[in-house]
Amino acid sequence: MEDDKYTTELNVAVRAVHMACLLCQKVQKGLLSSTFVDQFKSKDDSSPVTVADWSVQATISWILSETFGCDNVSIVAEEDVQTLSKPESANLLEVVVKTVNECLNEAPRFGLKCPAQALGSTQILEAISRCNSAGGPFGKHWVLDPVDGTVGFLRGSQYAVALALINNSKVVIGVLGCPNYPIKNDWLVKNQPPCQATPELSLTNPGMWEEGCILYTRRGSGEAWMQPLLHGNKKLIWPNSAKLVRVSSIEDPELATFCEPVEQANTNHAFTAGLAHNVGLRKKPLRVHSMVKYAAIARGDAEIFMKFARAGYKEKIWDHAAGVLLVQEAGGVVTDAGGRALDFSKGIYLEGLDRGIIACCGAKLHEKIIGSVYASWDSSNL
Ligand SMILES: Nc1ncnc2c1ncn2[C@@H]1O[C@H](COP(=O)(O)O)[C@@H](OP(=O)(O)O)[C@H]1O
Ligand SMILES: [Mg+2]
Repeated sequence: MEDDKYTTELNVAVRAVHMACLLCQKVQKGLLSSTFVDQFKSKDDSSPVTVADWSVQATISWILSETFGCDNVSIVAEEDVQTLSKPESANLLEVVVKTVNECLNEAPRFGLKCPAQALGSTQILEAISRCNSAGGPFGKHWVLDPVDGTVGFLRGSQYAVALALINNSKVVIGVLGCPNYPIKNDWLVKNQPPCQATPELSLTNPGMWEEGCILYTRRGSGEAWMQPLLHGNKKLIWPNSAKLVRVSSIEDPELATFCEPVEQANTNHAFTAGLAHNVGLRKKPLRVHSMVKYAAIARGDAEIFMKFARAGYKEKIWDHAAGVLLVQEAGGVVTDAGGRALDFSKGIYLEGLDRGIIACCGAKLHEKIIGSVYASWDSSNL
């Protein structure tokens, strides 16, 4: 039985993601101050990266390496140290070092070990670059997106800290920290922020910083759990008010809500609108940044998530691994647009992905959408 496996890994992963979520909340608050410019850079592909991305990667890398041993741990993660190592990034690096040390000092509160002494910049750069594993079909690989939906993070909207464990090509643990997603049912649907064209720092609802949740699951358990983020200086006492979550039981397309990325650059809104029409979905799409969309399906707040990236874009495993397992274990179905399982065995990319990704609360809605993709595809420009 896979049920009893990975207990230690899951336990450590949830605690580490919890710490990372609080780190992100703190950095997000700091972004409002005048130091903002020092905490945000553009990557070569002009996507943004912030102090939070590097700090979370360093923190989680350090915790996993300390717990399981540097030589035993393979981590596939989004960030590298190229930008951060440049002489002109000295200030940024200083902020990252401070942020990571402040976060790791709190480790005992979360039942984890903190460093014997503060980590220096070399150790922190090492921790970030240790996450350069290429993954692959054999063995265990941790998969980390330190801040998924950086654009949402910069807008004070939704973002996620995503950590998964793959063993011999299968995702076996999924942990999704959603610092701006309160536990309350329906919250996401009722609080959809207005769409903004460019990243900017305008917090949708600063009061919600104190809220947030972490979802986690283990392959084969048939269960997905949700814990609230801790407030103040409380100690994490496992299982920290965890409750089971389950996908929605809605099967009628007219009653179903579908989620998709906010950015038109990341998915084809026109194609999904056509698809939605053909399937009989009547509600407005719920546009949400990051893997919080998977969390919404796993929690039963929405029924469908669809993403159709432009031709040629290769989806990365860290953008999906944790979310896919959560939806599946909570009772849902996730495949590519051809109805095939996503393949996490080929390194950092989801190789062979057929057109797009479709996650549904149940098989009936899923079949309808897959059928409609075939019918709609020829008339689309994708
Ligand atoms: N051109 C593109 N097409 C599809 N996805 C893209 C993309 N460029 C970036 N992405 C991915 O989409 C993620 C954001 O998801 P969403 O659009 O659903 O909020 C980004 O994660 P990061 O923010 O971690 O880089 C990135 O990995
Ligand atoms: Mg991402």
